[in-house]
Amino acid sequence: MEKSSEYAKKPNDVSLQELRDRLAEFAEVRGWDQYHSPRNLLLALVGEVGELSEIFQWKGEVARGLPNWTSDDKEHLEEELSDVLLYLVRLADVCGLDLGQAALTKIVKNARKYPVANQQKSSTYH
Ligand SMILES: Nc1ccn([C@H]2C[C@H](O)[C@@H](COP(=O)(O)OP(=O)(O)OP(=O)(O)O)O2)c(=O)n1
Repeated sequence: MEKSSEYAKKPNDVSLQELRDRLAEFAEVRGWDQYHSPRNLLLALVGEVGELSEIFQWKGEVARGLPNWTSDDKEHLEEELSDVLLYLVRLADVCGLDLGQAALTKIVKNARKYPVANQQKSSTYH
């Protein structure tokens, strides 16, 4: 049984594994698992990235922390960011990948590709 209010109140140490399991359950109990193919999830993900982009569209540069945004605007942003995250986590899951481990590995690769010493000497920002 789903306990959305209980999950909504959990503290900020949510793991990718928990999201993965919650999404699997969400799809399973609705009979939607069959539709959660890698391609469908990728398209859904791209659609949500589009919705996320719409929030920033035509606003010009936005200050960090979103100081002038209303709470409704911020809530909308939270929702669209979450949709992107959730489809991404689900996509990785149905592909049989460990997204958290993959991301940690990628951070290590990034650090090797962009060493701190080079960053300080170089005027190029990637
Ligand atoms: N087949 C589906 C449909 C939805 N979801 C979940 C993942 C997303 O977090 C959210 C997406 O729901 P909607 O398609 O209703 O998209 P929005 O919430 O963005 O609504 P709208 O497009 O009306 O703004 O629901 C899912 O897992 N599988």
